Amino acid sequence: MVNQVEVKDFTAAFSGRTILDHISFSIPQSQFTVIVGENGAGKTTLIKAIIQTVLGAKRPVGEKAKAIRVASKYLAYVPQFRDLGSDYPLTIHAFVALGLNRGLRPWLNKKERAAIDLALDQVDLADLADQRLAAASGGQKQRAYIAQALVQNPDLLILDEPTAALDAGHSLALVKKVRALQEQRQIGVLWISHDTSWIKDYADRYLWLHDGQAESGLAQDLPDQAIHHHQEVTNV
Ligand SMILES: Nc1ncnc2c1ncn2[C@@H]1O[C@H](COP(=O)(O)OP(=O)(O)OP(=O)(O)O)[C@@H](O)[C@H]1O
Repeated sequence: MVNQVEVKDFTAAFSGRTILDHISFSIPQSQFTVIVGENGAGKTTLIKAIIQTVLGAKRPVGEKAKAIRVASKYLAYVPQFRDLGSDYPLTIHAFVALGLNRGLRPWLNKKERAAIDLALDQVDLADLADQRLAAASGGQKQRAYIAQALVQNPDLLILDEPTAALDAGHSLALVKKVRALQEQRQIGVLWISHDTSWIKDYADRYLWLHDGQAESGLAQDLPDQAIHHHQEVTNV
């Protein structure tokens, strides 16, 4: 099987401080992979480097990047934070449509409508499509962000802590939702998470960043140290 992501000997350092130190790992096609590691371990730095590889963008000087290869025609990214004011005017449907690349053309064609309907359906928002996004709950907003990322049929979906603002019940519901659509669409998912409680049950693989190193493997083999660390943090 061709790997979807291959990282060989990748280093990221900022102001002389090495964050990722010659790391190597690979992720096979169509896997649900969770990236774990304590604050500052380099999770966001790594996904930024992966995104930049796909976009062909220039990297910050701190990153040495020949080392990254990504087999992806279309990558979608759901960032951790969004600043949506309570007066944000768009409906959920219109917000999801923004994910389409249709230039200045104001109308939606049949294919685009179908893509929006499928995405809304897969995140359980079909019934709320005409509601304003600003009036949606935290969990509904997250699902709208994911639907917006899905409309262009990505083969790789990257999510940066999508459950950070959700309670335990809604977090698990979102995990299950994304797991289901990942299986339906047969796409790769890279999910940054501080909560490790669900990984063995719902993910295929883990990638653990610690002390500048990367360890990866099957989700069921997630090392205890990676789990314990996060439980300590949650209990504080
Ligand atoms: N552009 C940059 N310039 C300087 N330092 C940076 C830059 N980007 C990241 N860093 C530093 O690199 C380290 C890793 O940051 P990164 O955001 O990748 O960690 P993380 O694992 O995503 O953390 P968190 O869980 O807190 O989001 C941090 O110490 C951060 O301050």
